[in-house]
Amino acid sequence: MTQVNNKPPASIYKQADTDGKFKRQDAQFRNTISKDGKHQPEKGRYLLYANLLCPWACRTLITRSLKGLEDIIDVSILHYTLTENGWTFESDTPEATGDPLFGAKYIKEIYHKANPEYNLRYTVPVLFDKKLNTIVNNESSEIIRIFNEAFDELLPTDSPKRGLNFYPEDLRQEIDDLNEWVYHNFNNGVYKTGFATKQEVYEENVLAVFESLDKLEKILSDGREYLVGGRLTEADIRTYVTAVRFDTAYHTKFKCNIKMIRHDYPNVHRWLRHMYWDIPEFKKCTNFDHIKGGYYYAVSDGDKAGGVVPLGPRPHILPKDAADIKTELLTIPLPLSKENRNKNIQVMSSSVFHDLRTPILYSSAIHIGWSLHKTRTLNLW
Ligand SMILES: N[C@@H](CCC(=O)N[C@@H](CS)C(=O)NCC(=O)O)C(=O)O
Repeated sequence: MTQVNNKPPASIYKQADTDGKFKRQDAQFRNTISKDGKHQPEKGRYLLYANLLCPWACRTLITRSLKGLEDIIDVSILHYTLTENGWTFESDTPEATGDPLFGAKYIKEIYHKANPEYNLRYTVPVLFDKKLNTIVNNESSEIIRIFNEAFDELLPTDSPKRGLNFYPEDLRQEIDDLNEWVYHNFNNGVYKTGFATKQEVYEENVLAVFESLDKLEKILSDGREYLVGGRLTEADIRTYVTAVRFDTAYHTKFKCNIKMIRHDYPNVHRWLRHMYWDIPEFKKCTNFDHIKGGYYYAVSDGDKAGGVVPLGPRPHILPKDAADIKTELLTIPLPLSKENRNKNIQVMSSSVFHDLRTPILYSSAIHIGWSLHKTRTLNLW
């Protein structure tokens, strides 16, 4: 039964309490899907409401895709704009699908289908049961477990995805241990940093974010491809969604700017690119336009003037083989502003800047950058 026991903040954009701290609200719909429960595994019965900016929604999308559930669980993608009424179903980006069930304008309406009294935050992701017209679950860490387990028998017997398990019995303890600090200090840590409204709260949290990155770097420094057990697990999925947003969004928008993954964490960077480039489901569920649009528009206290989207860093993610020192001219379409959507700009991309560790190379790179700056070519390393 959904508990509705406190009022939502006066403004949807107000994230921190008066002590300057951001405290994530506990999700209120916590049911599961099982053969002997009220929500049973059935093809076409469930719809996942998600958006592409949100790391929590993204981990459910990746798991759905990795488990081969695209034909079993439907998806509705919301727009990345957060209005006073919450996430909208506006569809002026190609990926946004609108609401196929009720033609709703806001996710809020979906919450009210499940419980007209609901008055807490209207978050994504939401897993909706079309048969019972209610929300099954709105907590992503539980939705990914549901996807991992509940629908296996509905997959074709010859599907290579049948039986895949991202939370295997023998690795559970190790995965749980890692999830625990990755969640508090990294996944949610960037939010606690970005939403802090007091200096000391910011400092405490930003340091914890970088301690967690240092820890990940150390774990991955033995050259391993996956975080736990030599195979892809939930731990990789949960860590990836924050790592892939780090340089492009959290570094700047959430003031997590002590270091960048691409320049300062070679092993995290290697692992991240392995996920993105080698496992198609990760790339498929990562959309940098929505990530950047979302963090710079949605998370700007509703202040449209604060919603200017920076063009860098470029590229949003480096290629896997960006190991040799090269500086190249890339033509990069400007992705977001309507006026510029059809224009191209030429940018200088020294995509391997992070490898230029010696002072000589460093200074020549700066020199190149500076010269370009003077000749009015945009220099977007
Ligand atoms: N516990 C939830 C958290 C989800 C969450 O906070 N989602 C954010 C987007 S990243 C949201 O919808 N925020 C809207 C709001 O707080 O008003 C989960 O992991 O599923």
